[in-house]
Amino acid sequence: MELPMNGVVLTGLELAGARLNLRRRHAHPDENEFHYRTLVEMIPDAIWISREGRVVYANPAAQRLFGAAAPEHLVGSEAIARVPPSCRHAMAQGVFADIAIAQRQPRCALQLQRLDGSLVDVEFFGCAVRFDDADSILNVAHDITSRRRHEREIEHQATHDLLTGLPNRALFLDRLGHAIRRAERHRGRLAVMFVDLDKFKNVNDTLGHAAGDELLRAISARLKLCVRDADTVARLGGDEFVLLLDHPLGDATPSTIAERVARRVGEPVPLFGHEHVVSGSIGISIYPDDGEQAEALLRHADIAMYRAKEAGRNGFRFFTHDMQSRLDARVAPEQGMHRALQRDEFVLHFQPQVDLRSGRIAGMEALLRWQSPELGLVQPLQFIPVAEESTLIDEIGHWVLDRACATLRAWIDAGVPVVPIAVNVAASQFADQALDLLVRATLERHGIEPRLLELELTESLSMVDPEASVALMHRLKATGIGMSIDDFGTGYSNLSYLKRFPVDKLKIDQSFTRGLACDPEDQSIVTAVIRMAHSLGLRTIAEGVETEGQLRLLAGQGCDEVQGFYFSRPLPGAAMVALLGGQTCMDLGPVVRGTRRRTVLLADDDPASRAAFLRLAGACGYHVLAARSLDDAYELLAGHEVGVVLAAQQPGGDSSIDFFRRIKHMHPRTVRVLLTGDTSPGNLAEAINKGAVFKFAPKPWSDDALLGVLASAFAYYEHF
Ligand SMILES: Nc1nc2c(ncn2[C@@H]2O[C@H](COP(=O)(O)O[C@H]3[C@@H](O)[C@H](n4cnc5c(=O)[nH]c(N)nc54)O[C@@H]3COP(=O)(O)O)[C@@H](O)[C@H]2O)c(=O)[nH]1
Repeated sequence: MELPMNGVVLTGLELAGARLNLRRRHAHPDENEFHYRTLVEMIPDAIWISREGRVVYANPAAQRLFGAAAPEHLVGSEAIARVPPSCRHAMAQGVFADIAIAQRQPRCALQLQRLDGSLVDVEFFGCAVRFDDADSILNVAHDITSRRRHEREIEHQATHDLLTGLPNRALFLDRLGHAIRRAERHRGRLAVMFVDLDKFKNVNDTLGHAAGDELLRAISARLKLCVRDADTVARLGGDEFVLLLDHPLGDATPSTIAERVARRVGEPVPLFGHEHVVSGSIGISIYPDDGEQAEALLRHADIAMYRAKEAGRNGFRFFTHDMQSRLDARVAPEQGMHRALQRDEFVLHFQPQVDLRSGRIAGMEALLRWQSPELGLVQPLQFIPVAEESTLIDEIGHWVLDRACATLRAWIDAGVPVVPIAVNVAASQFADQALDLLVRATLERHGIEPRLLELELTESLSMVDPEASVALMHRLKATGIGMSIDDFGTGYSNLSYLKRFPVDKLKIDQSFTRGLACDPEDQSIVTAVIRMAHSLGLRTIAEGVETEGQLRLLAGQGCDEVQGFYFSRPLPGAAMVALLGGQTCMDLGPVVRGTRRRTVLLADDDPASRAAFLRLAGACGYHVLAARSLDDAYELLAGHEVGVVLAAQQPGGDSSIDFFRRIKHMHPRTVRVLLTGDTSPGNLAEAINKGAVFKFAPKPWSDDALLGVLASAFAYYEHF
């Protein structure tokens, strides 16, 4: 047997790299034969020798490689049968032709066929040898199945998306490039379809990333069902998918496929026990009309997708060259805002909202500013409208909501006496039916009580789809937050819906406030809005209050709260903290001077309570009288026009009840408030029956609660 060897090294394919027809010079021929056979049979690589197309020898490794019962079972079989048809040409050309020409002993990677028909990857070497004194072919194969599997895995990872298993951007562009060349040759057409899920970020934010991943997997499976096997569905990243429709014709026009995609994407997806509905915005570009290069077609489909989003989402648009020009004009400011979000250049300012009865800061509105390194402090009217034209407003809106709650958390932790914060909600944010989940998740993330958050919704946005708005508002209300209708009076809302909106407040638009002092029509509108709100059980807040006159008129109409430069411009966080920490009430002097003075009388024999009450109510603009005894209280009532009287209930006695019974006859308009340590139903019922008490306040009291009681008692006094 003549085998290739160099006399020393005979491992694996190195055997195949040895020189041919070498013999050990000094050994006996039989001894050589024995050694060589032993070596060949021990070698882990498959070796078989063929002659005239038939196998004449196979070693045990070949038996294992081909799955034969014994090496002899391979002998006599057709050698080429072990090479699958797809590799025969390469083998014949690459291996035998080379050997015949140059004795170069090349290697090649190919697949061999096992006896059971399965394929095995090998590195193959073949060359001409003398065997049994006849010209033969030596075949050596090294099993590289596991290496190839590993290589294929690496290749797959580099070209596919890990989460969905779909081709990634690189593979998509590669396939698109090939498809373009094919289409070029055959004058064909193809379509690129960009699919972006609407509001996908909300799913991650509200239901968590595991739910987001599940949704993406479900959508990718559905997209594959929308196209033919020859087409490609890829995921570019995030919630962006792209489809390559090769030669779309007949029933499969891009429009019909886009409709199919929109329908499939919109079917409910079960996510951890709940059905979730998403929609997709789709942009389409066509080869060759919209571009002749892969990158251009993809970019144009992306632009068209943005137009679909702007047009209200959940639809599709074909690219037009006009879209490109509009985009160019808009891209600069949009890019600036993108960067602003990334670089954290947005800041919130805060404007106090003042209770008109007590002067207390009852809330604050969070107002966005852009602290641009290049442009300085940019006001929202300069960038919010641009953001509203794109999806950026949603990201910005999320940022504002998150930052408002984070700010409250920081202030609470620092011991600042916080008040509810009002956040503006843009129309497109409100179009997202999962807004309630986002709000809930944000509150929870920062550990904020829902009563400390208010959403300002504009009248027009709530009317886009009134039924859906009502449903969403109820879900928002159920979270425990407050809600107001902003810019009230500027839209054309259907008033019958207003009573179905579970809002707490109407915010009178500043255009009406501006005209209050000089325009009778504005005055009538403000009066009507305040009356209507009150009759629906809603509070009112007027924005844009700048002058004493406006303040006095609003107070006279019974407006509940005001916001405007008269009290304070929007303030940076630190200044707002100082305002909240430094004083509980704003100066309502002109209101008090211009309207009736609010006189309150406290009858309490406890000097500490009297002193605390004088401080609290005095600081809020009330004219405060304090009596040590009920006899003193009668004297004071006789000498002043007292709107509200508070009397502390004595333990075990009902002298204060008797006091109230008497003054009910002597001063019927004066509102009576009982301060009591016994708030049991029995005691309160007796006080009502005997003393005609209007309200109760617990004693000891909390400042906020007592000021609230005072405000509503005076509202009653002034109304009747
Ligand atoms: N979607 C979001 N919109 C926002 C956000 N932050 C602000 N905005 C909206 O931008 C518009 C302009 O806001 P801004 O320049 O901050 O103006 C507010 C106040 O500064 C201004 N104001 C308050 N008092 C007075 C006053 O006495 N005079 C006067 N001329 N202007 C005053 O009014 C604006 C408050 O508006 P409103 O929200 O309607 O209460 C404005 O439409 C903002 O809504 C945001 O985060 N998201």
